[in-house]
Amino acid sequence: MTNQMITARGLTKTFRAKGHPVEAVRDVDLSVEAGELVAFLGPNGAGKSTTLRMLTTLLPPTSGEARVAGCDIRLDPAGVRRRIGYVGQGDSGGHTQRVRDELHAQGAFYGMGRRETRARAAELIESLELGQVAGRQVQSLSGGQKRRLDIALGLLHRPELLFLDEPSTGLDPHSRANLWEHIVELRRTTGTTIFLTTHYLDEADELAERVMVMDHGRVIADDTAPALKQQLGGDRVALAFRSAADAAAAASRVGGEANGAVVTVTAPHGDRALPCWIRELAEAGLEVIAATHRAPTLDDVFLALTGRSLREEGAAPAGAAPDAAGPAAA
Ligand SMILES: Nc1ncnc2c1ncn2[C@@H]1O[C@H](COP(=O)(O)OP(=O)(O)OP(=O)(O)O)[C@@H](O)[C@H]1O
Repeated sequence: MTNQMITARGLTKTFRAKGHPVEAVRDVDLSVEAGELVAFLGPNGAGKSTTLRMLTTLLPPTSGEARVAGCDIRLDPAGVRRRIGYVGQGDSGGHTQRVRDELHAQGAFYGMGRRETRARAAELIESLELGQVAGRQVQSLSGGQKRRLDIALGLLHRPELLFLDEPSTGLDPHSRANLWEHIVELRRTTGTTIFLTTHYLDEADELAERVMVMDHGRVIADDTAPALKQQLGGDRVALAFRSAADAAAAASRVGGEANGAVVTVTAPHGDRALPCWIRELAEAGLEVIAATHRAPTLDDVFLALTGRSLREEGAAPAGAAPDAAGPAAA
């Protein structure tokens, strides 16, 4: 039997804003097994934080039910809170408290003994590489150091399950990569289940074992990143021609879609198909002047599901796929 860390059925949250209902989360079912690292992905306003806030008992659902770390969120919210760690979007900046003292205060908050708290704080300071700043005021830390402190605070009472709401937002690429190294290492060494939200497709793709995509309050995809990408039917190939007329003629031959003088095609082994297409098209008098090939991304998955690009934060129409930027010179 699998050990479920989170199960939710029909989870729904409707807010009222200026007298109108806002359906932030609609009938969400989800399950996370113990030890999994799951990324919750979606554009601004998709309902990710609201879902997290319901699962962490910060917000009561309008309807639906969930069990988190073995406790019912409605019947035993205190039990849920004891067993989980939660790091929200707000940062820990502005505190004059020193890093080590902040961790000690958190231990007292959880009712941990002094000796246990000190030992645990020292352990986390070391594993999250906060040793050099442990005596500094929180307000003097860099963005990456603050996020690592937030995570240490969330882990102090050794929760079985850690929720992180956009842990890497606002960090520079180096700090993001560093933070992720710590998250992955923590998971590896402690087996803590991690459920996090992110806007970054590359993070979810590379590092999460499972990706849940949310849009307009619903979970619209839930699988491993490779499986989600495989469902798209293959690689993206773009071919550029001298004219739109050539592109239109070529599109019908290769089964692609013309957009101006560029044709985009989806094919299982696009890299192998590309030289054949170039040859065939040349024989038909259609010269390919540039070509690109790339593997599908999670953004392609989102685009296929919603007609919008997540990279553009929902702003780009379906036609403006990354391919349409035009291929590089062959
Ligand atoms: N307290 C509230 N009152 C009214 N509407 C709210 C409230 N909290 C959230 N919403 C709305 O619910 C929807 C979902 O918001 P939520 O913060 O869960 O999205 P999100 O996916 O976490 O977005 P982001 O990535 O920007 O954090 C949005 O339309 C938001 O404006």
